[in-house]
Amino acid sequence: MAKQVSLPLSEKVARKNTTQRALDITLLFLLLSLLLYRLLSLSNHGFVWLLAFLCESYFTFNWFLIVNCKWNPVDFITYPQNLEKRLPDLPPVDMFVTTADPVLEPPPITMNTVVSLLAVDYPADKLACYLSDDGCSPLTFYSLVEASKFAKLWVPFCKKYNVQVRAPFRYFLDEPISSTSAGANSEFKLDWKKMKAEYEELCLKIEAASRKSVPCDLTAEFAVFSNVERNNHPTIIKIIGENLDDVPPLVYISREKRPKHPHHYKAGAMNVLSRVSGLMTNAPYMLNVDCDMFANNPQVVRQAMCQHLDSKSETEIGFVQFPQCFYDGPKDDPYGNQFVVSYEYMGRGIAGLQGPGYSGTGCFHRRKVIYGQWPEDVEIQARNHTSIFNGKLADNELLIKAFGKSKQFSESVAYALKGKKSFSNNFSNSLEEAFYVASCDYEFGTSWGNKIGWMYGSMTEDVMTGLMIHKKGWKSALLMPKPQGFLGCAPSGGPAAMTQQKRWATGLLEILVSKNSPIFAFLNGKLQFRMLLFYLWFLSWGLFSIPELCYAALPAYCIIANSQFLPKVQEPAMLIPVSIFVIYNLLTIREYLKTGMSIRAWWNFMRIGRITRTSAYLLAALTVVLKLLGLSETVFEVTQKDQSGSDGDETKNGAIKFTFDESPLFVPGTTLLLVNLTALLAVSSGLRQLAAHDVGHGNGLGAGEVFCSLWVVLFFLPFLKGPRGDEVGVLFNQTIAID
Ligand SMILES: O=c1ccn([C@@H]2O[C@H](COP(=O)(O)OP(=O)(O)O[C@H]3O[C@H](CO)[C@@H](O)[C@H](O)[C@H]3O)[C@@H](O)[C@H]2O)c(=O)[nH]1
Ligand SMILES: [Mn+2]
Repeated sequence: MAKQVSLPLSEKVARKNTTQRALDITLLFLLLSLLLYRLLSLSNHGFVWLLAFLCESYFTFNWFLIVNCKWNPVDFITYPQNLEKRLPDLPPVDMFVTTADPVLEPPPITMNTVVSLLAVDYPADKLACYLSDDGCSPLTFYSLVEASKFAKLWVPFCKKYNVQVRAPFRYFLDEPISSTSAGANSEFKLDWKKMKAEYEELCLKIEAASRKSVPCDLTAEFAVFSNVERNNHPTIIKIIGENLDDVPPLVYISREKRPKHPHHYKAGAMNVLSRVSGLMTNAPYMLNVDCDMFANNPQVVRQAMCQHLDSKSETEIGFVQFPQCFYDGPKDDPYGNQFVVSYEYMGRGIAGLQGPGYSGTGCFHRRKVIYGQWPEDVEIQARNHTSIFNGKLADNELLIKAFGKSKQFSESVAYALKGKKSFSNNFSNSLEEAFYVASCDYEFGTSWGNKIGWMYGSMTEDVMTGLMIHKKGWKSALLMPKPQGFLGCAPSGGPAAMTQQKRWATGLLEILVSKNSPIFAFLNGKLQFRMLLFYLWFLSWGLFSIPELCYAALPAYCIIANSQFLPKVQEPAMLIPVSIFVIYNLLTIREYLKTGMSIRAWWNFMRIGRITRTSAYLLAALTVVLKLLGLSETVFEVTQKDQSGSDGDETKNGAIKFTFDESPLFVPGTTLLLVNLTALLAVSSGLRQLAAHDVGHGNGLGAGEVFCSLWVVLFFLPFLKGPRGDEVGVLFNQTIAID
C-alpha cells in the first residue's frame, strides 16, 4: 500500500487539443498568405490596400498571440480528501472582502459573500474574515453585525447537513433537499424552515435600515459613524464575533480617508487589509474576493490549500486563482461578459504556461509573496532559517523602510516572510496598532503599492499585481472545480457592461505603457517568453480598437469612394479572405459548442466583441493617451451589482436593456452603422453598381465589399433596434421603448 506521504494533493494534466491546434495554425497560415498577397500587389493599389494591410497585420499578430495562449491547455486537479492525511495541522487563512458603496453594492449581497466564507469547510479557528468598506457606511456595518448573529446559526446548520451552497440567498431558492437519511428528514425540515425564517428576518432588518436616512441610532458602537463623509473620515475598525467556537472571527475596517490623500481604490484597500490582518492573525495565506463573489463550493479553501501545500509549491506557486464565474447570467450571454469559453480555451491554455493572471477575486495568495519575496528568497531562508527580503537579510531597519514604521507590524512581517504566524488570535491587543497601519499617510515613503502589496497605478490593479508576481518567477495555478469555487454577478445592462470593459481596457493599457510593462518583466525579470506574449495580447485590448474601427469602416468607404480593399470575386486570391472568414467562424463556433454554449451565444459574443472593441476600447485608448499627456486622471467606476436574485426578470429571457444614453460610448458604433447603411443604400438604389460585368476596367464595386458592409451592419444592428423578443436592443432614450 502506498505510504501516506505519497498521497497526491494536486496534479497538473495536459489536455489533448490536436484538432484545435490544426485549425488555429491553418488560420494563422491563411492570414500570413493574405499579408503576403497584399505585399506583393501593394504597388498596384493605393491607400486603401495599405490600410487593409496594416489592419490585417495587427489581426495576424493578435491571432499569433492567441494561438500561443491556447496551445498547451491543462487541468489542475486537487485531492482535498488527502489533505489531513498529509498535513494534520492545516495552516490559517485570512479572508478579505472589499466593498465600496452600499448603493451600487447592496449590503445583502456583501453579507451573503461574508456568510458563505464563514461557513466553508475548514477549521473555524484557522480562519478570519476581514471586510473593507470604502463606503464608510453605517448601513454596511449594521448589516455585518446582523449577519454575524445570523452566521452563528447558519454555520452549524451548513456543517450539520453538509449544505452545498452556503450563500443563503442561493440556498433558499430551492426547496429543501436533505443529504442525510430519511429518518433525519423531519428534523432537517424543521431546521430548514427555522433557518429560512432567520434569513428572511436578516434581510428585512437590512432593508428596513436601508430605507432610513440613518440606518440606526448612531450611539454606542455606531457613534463613530456620526459626522463621517465617505472621503473624509478617520479609520474605523470593529471586531465582531471574536471568541466564537464554530464561527471564524469577523473584522470590519474602513480605512482613513482624507480628500488630499490618494487612496488608490481597491489596491489601497487590499494593502490596508494585509496590514491590519498581519497584526491580528497574520495567516500565511490570504483569500480575497469582491463583495459579490460568494463561495459556491464549500471545499474551496481545502482545494486551494492542496495546491499551495503540495511539496514543491512552496518555491513555485505564488497564488491559486479560481475563475470569475457568474450566477444567473442572462441566456446566451448577450453582453459577452460571462467568459465561459474564454476560460475554457484561453484560461486553461495560459494555466499551462506560467499560470493564470491574477483576476482580483477568488484568489489565494501567499502572504510572503504579496510581501515581495522571490522564490530564491524562500530557498535561502529555508537553508538559513532567517527572514530574507529582496535577497537581503530582513533586519528591522530594512523592514521598517519597506513596510512602514509600525514596529509591531514589521515584527509580524518577519514572521510572515518565514511563512509563519506570530500571534495568537488576540484581536484587541493589536487594535491600537491596527488604527495606525490603516491611517492614510502610513504608506508614505514605504514600498507599498510599488514593490510590495497590491500595485498602484492601474485601474486593473489585479493584473498588475499578478504580473509583478510572475515577474519574480513565481507560477500560479488555475482551479476550476465542479461546482465552481466562487460565483459573482456580471453587469446585466448595456452601459454598465461597457463601462466595466472600458475600465478594464484602460487599466490594462496603463500597465503596458508603465514601468511595470511585461516587456521589462521579461527583459529584467523572470517572466517567461510565452507568458510575455500572453500579457501582450491581454494588455493591448485597448489598441485593438484602432484596426477594428478602420477595418469596419473600410467596406463603406470603398463603396462610397468606388475603390476596393478585397480581391475581385473572380480572382483566385479571393479564396484567401473567404477561407479566413469561413475557418475563423467555424473554429469559434466549435469552441462554443464544445463548451456547451449555443450558436446564439457565439453570435452574441462576436457581436458584442466588435461593439466593445470599437467603443469601450477606443475610449480606453483615448483615456490612456490623455493620462500620458497629463491631461486627466483615471477613475475607478464601481460596477452596479444586481440584487434581483433569480426571480426570472426579463434579463433572464435574454431581452436585454441596452439603454442608449448620451454617453460617448455609443458614438463610434452608431457612426459605423450609419456610414455602412448609407453605402448599402447607395448600392441598392443603383447609385453604385457591382463591378462583376466590367472586369478589367480598373475600379468598380466588388461583391466582397458589399458583403463585408452587410456583415458590419449585422453586427451593429443593436444600435438601431428596440428591445424586441430576444434581441439585444438599444433604447434611443425612451422613444423606441414605446414602439
Ligand atoms: O475604491 C474602491 C473601488 C472598488 N473596490 C472594490 O473592488 C471590487 C471590484 O469592483 P467592481 O466594481 O465589482 O469591478 P469589476 O470590474 O467587477 O472587478 C473586476 O475588475 C477589477 C479590476 O481589474 C478587479 O479588481 C476585480 O477583482 C474584478 O472582479 C469590489 O469588491 C469593490 O467593492 C474597493 O474596495 N474600493
Ligand atoms: Mn464585480
